[in-house]
Formats: sequence, structure tokens, C-alpha cells
Amino acid sequence: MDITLELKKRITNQHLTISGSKSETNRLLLLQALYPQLKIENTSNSDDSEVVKNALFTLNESTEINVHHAGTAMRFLTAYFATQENKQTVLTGSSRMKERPISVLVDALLQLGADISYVEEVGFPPLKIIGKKITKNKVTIDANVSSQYITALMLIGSTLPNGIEINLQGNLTSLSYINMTLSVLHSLGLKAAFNDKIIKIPFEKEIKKDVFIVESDWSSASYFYSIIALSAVGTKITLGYFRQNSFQGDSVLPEIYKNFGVQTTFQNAEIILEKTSNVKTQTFNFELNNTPDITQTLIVTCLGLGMTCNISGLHTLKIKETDRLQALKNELEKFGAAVAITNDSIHLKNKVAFSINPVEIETYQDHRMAMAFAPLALKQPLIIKNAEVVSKSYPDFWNDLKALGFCIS
Ligand SMILES: O=C(O)C1=C[C@@H](OP(=O)(O)O)[C@@H](O)[C@H](O)C1
Ligand SMILES: C=C(OP(=O)(O)O)C(=O)O
Repeated sequence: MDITLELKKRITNQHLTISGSKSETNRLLLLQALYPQLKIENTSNSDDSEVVKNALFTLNESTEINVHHAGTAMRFLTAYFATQENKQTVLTGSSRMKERPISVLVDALLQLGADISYVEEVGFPPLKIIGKKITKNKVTIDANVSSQYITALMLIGSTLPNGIEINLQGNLTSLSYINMTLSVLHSLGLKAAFNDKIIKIPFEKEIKKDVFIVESDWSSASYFYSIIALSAVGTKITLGYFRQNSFQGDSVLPEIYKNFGVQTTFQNAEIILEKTSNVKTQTFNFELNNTPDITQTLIVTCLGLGMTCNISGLHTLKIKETDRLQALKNELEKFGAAVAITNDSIHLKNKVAFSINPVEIETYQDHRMAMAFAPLALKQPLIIKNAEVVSKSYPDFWNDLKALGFCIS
């Protein structure tokens, strides 16, 4: 489904409720399968969370589970099924998933004694997993490719009879997501210590707190930060349910968007975003190794505001839903932008003029390409190709934009 997106009038103060964080939800679903007394509230309605839920809780005659595009599902479920004694599973995914590397995690699980083999290409899904009792507890893993591999080990750690000790090698990437996993474990009363690149988690029979309320998704909130940044001074949106002491790394948004004249007020489990001033700075420099998922949102905000920017720390973007650096370059250039990319950075080098002629945005099966570009409809009409991709993390996205006054046809 391709859509045309325009905004003909000013946004008036609107209230939106965003669904639970997909990252928190997917961690908790896995923990719920391991500790069935756990109750989860405000779960994400994303496709990626549905995939995890079905894999864990729907009785399946077949041994094959397809996780489609969901990276966290692929990685977390690999560790989970490796520990399920007497159960054989083939975990597969979309054609893109079969290009997303998984050998770092598989090698770590093999060190622990797991039985996992590659069904097609070595190093990539699909995987054949024969569940076993895992009694070894020391593992060394490269931390520079994806934090999801480390989270996967952390999620099963407290159910292994001897716990787990994970030694992280090399530079840590997406560290905020490792910290999120630690916070989730701690909030259920599970012990987990992270010091000097070593994570230690002892065996625990039971969790001590059995209700978890998932905070709404800060990555989804980023698109509204961008909309407010591109709006006139005085424009406001209220979003629920968010809190100041979030587990999510993307909760740096209030700090970052101060640079774009957006003020955030925390009030009664909600955030009020308001455009309070026009921006004077011309160039923004960001390091986003810790929060890679807001890269697309930020660079599009800069384009919309007529700023140049340099974003670094992005070596993981090539192995996400698409090669996000190349996809961004392709689409930003359609507006007349000069964009340079390296292995781990992207540079927007000029200011562009917007026009009344629609620009067509390819989305590359990547939800964040569709959602990150959408705010530019404040500047000029857009055609978003395959707009349904948003359901990977935010199925209600287009309805929420309609509620703000965007015209979608
Ligand atoms: O653990 C998680 O929930 C996630 C970790 C990050 O992945 P990487 O660690 O692969 O960068 C992030 O990009 C992804 O959207 C969600
Ligand atoms: C990278 C993402 O997800 P995953 O790696 O879980 O597919 C994302 O949601 O931006």
C-alpha cells in the first residue's frame, strides 16, 4: 500500500497514547515463558512482539517458527529454544533476516554446550536448534556487532542451573539495550551484576516481583519529536505513558530535541512536547552508538529544519532491517541533499528547498524509514511506498498521524 501524505492545516494540541515498548515487551515475554507467574501490562502491539508471543505461547504442530523481520525475536528465541530440553525447533525469518548475522550468538551458545546448526548459509538464519540442559556457565562474546546477542544470553541466564558469566570482548555497541535488560531483570528481583565488561547472573528459581508495567515506546515517540521540531512555535502534543526514569536509551530524546527548540514536560505519566523556539544553530553533531534507532528520525529532522549534521557511531546500521545508511542516502538525495556515508557515519552537507511536488519515499521493508520521513509532510507532500511496514513496531502510526490532522490518501 502506497500513501500520499500531506498536512494542510496546523497541528492543534492532541493527545496520543503510544503502545508499550517493543524492546521491553520482547524481553518480558521471554521471561514470562521462563517464569510463568509473571504478568505484563501495556505490552507492545507491534508485529515483532506478536511474533515472540506466538512462538512462545501458541501451540504449534510444526517445528518451524518464522520470525519474519524481527531481529530481537530471532536472537532471543535462539537462546530460549537452546535451553528447552527435548524440543527441536527450526527458527527462520524473512529473506532479510537470512542476511542478518547470528554467528556471534550461535558461537556463544555452542561454548555453553548448546546444539545448534545452520540450515542454509553458515553464520545466518535459519537455525536448527535441539534444546538441551545447559550446565556450563562461562562464555566469551564479541560485544561490537549487536547487543541483542548479549541480551539473549542474559534472558536465559538466571534459569541455567549454574547461572551465567558473560565476558564481553571489544567495544560495546548499543549499550543502553544491555542496561535495559539489566533493569528489567532487577525489577523482577533477579540478580545481575555488570562490572568491567563481565556480566554475572546467578540461578534463581523464582522471580520476586511478578507484575511489570511496560513503559510506552520512546523510539515511536521520536517521530512526534520530529513533527514538533518542524512545526510552528507554540505547537504541542501530549503522549502517554512515559516516565522520567526510563529503562529505554531512546529516552535521551528530550535532551537531544532541546537543540531543535522542543521542550518536554513530564506530567502524570505523560510527556507534553512543545515547540518553544526557532533554532539558530546550523550544524548538529551526534554520536549515536548507544541509541542507533533514532538515527533516521534525527537526520530527517535536520533536513526539515535546514540544518547540516554529522552522525557517528553507526556501524550497526548496515545489518538492521535494511542497510539504513545507504537507504537514508538514497532517500535524502531525492530532496536535493548532499549526503556522504562511511562505514559508521552519515553526513548531511547542505540545506534543501522544499517544493509542492510530492517526493516518493522507498521504505526498504524498514518501518523506521517510513516513520522517520513522515514528518517531512509538514514541508511538502510525500508518497510513502509500502506504508504498511510501520506495523513492525507501530501498527497505529498512520491513524495517529490522521488524528493530528495529516491527510492520508
Ligand atoms: O535489544 C533490543 O531490543 C534492541 C537492540 C538494538 O539492536 P543492536 O544491539 O543490534 O544495535 C536496537 O537497534 C533494536 O531495535 C532493539
Ligand atoms: C533494529 C530494529 O529491530 P530488530 O533489530 O529487532 O529487527 C528496530 O526496531 O529498529
